[in-house]
Amino acid sequence: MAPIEVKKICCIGAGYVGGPTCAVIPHIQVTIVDLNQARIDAWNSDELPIYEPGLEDVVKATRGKNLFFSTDVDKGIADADLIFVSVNTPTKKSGIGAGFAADLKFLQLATRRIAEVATSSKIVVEKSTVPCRTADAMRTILEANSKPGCRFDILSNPEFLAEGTAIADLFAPDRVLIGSLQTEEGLDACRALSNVYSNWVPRDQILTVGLWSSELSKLAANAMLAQRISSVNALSAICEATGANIDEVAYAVGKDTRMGSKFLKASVGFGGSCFQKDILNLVYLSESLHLPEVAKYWRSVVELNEYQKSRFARKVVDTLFNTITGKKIAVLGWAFKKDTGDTRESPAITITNHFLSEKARISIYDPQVTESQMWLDLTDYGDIPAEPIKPHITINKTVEEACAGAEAIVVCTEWDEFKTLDWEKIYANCPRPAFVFDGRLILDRKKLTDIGFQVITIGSGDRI
Ligand SMILES: NC(=O)c1ccc[n+]([C@@H]2O[C@H](COP(=O)([O-])OP(=O)(O)OC[C@H]3O[C@@H](n4cnc5c(N)ncnc54)[C@H](O)[C@@H]3O)[C@@H](O)[C@H]2O)c1
Ligand SMILES: O=c1ccn([C@@H]2O[C@H](COP(=O)(O)OP(=O)(O)O[C@H]3O[C@H](CO)[C@@H](O)[C@H](O)[C@H]3O)[C@@H](O)[C@H]2O)c(=O)[nH]1
Repeated sequence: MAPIEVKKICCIGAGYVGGPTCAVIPHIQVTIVDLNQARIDAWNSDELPIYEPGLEDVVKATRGKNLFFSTDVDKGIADADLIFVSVNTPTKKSGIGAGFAADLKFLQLATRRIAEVATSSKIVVEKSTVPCRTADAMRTILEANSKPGCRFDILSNPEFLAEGTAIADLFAPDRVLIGSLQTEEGLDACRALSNVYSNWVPRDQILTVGLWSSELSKLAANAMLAQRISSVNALSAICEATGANIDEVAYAVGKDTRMGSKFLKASVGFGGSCFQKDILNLVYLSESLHLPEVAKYWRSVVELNEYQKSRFARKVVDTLFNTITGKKIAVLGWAFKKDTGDTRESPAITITNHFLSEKARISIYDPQVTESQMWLDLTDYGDIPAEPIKPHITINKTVEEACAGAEAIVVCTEWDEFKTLDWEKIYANCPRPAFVFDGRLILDRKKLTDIGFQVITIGSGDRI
């Protein structure tokens, strides 16, 4: 049989994954489709819907040439030989598995649409992060609805990009993972997708495995990355109680080549749309498989993360003489990490909610997050009334405004610009004692202490 050549790609879902992932594919025609008109309009404009370093240049270079954005989902599907399904798979909010299981309704709707619209054979690629064996359900939906002469081969091709470094990650990935059935047709489909990636990824970095291993590897990778952060955050609490310094401990531990130095930065806790969701997904999977001890182990990674966020918020209250009621607190950083405008599961939201429950006055600054997004987060997308919160919240355009008159400055996101602020000027405008809480270990503690600040850092005792 002649190898399948992919000439046209469709990607369903123009989000944080679909957009950047497809924008880096050279030569081959790629159409990214989405039901969200505003999102597609933004992708077709000068104001892209997401902030990601390097993304604008890549999109400008390819848009209208081999890269297209459209709301015409059916045409995108009909024209393509290969379809990436890159829709959101959030944690279920109600029903069986609520709070743990992945909500696969968007994935299933997209799959059903492919079956209904396709009049020729397609390779369907799971790009979304999904529970193990989701490809089975997709195959059942596709085969039950397909037209004569149409065959569907399903591949798993999880995405490992991290926000803030997505473009660099996509151009030079540590690995590309492709899972397929080990049948002749499955392996053919796998070769076709490998050939797409081999346009820019070295062959030996394209890993081909079985479908279920591929699906599980994505959950495993995120769980193990998050587990490192929870481990280092657990140690940070011990450091604070003993006078050890978590940066020094992490450095010493990470020097062991069996361990490696990455993902050992203590913090206010991990955020982002993936880690918590994917671990809870793994917890649910473990429970469904009657493996309660395994479920408990992974659940503890999320529980420790919750503990770290509330521990940090409590430390602010304790340090400000046990009350922050009516006091101005500056929250620096709202995004879940630097170099992104994404706020999903951002620790800054949880920490601010703690401050709100203590009736503090909170001033927020973030260089990339819009005011409207902050209000969506503060009201849990309309579930919490805004009126009672409004008198307690100010959103500022500059750090200086946010910090003026603040009794505590709380760094929640590790934006580089916070390292080089005019801290002397900020200090001059703060009441005494002036407290800085460094939740990301990015500030020069000695310099700030010399200026006069009382600096409280995650993972280190009072001594410097
Ligand atoms: N965000 C990340 O950094 C990241 C990294 C790796 C993997 N993932 C995974 O990739 C998937 C997508 O994540 P994301 O962050 O891009 O989500 P997102 O919410 O930013 O984008 C998903 C898009 O899919 C669209 N969509 C939903 N159903 C649709 C349908 N039936 N037809 C057409 N469009 C539809 C939505 O309108 C939305 O624009 C998730 O499973 C996530 O876990 C995310
Ligand atoms: O040492 C560290 C590293 C990260 N973080 C925090 O952990 C969260 C997640 O960071 P990161 O993993 O860099 O960003 P994500 O975009 O969430 O990427 C993760 O989630 C994606 C979605 O599944 C995967 O594709 C990526 O491989 C995986 O790194 C952020 O709040 C970070 O501030 C720490 O606190 N300490």
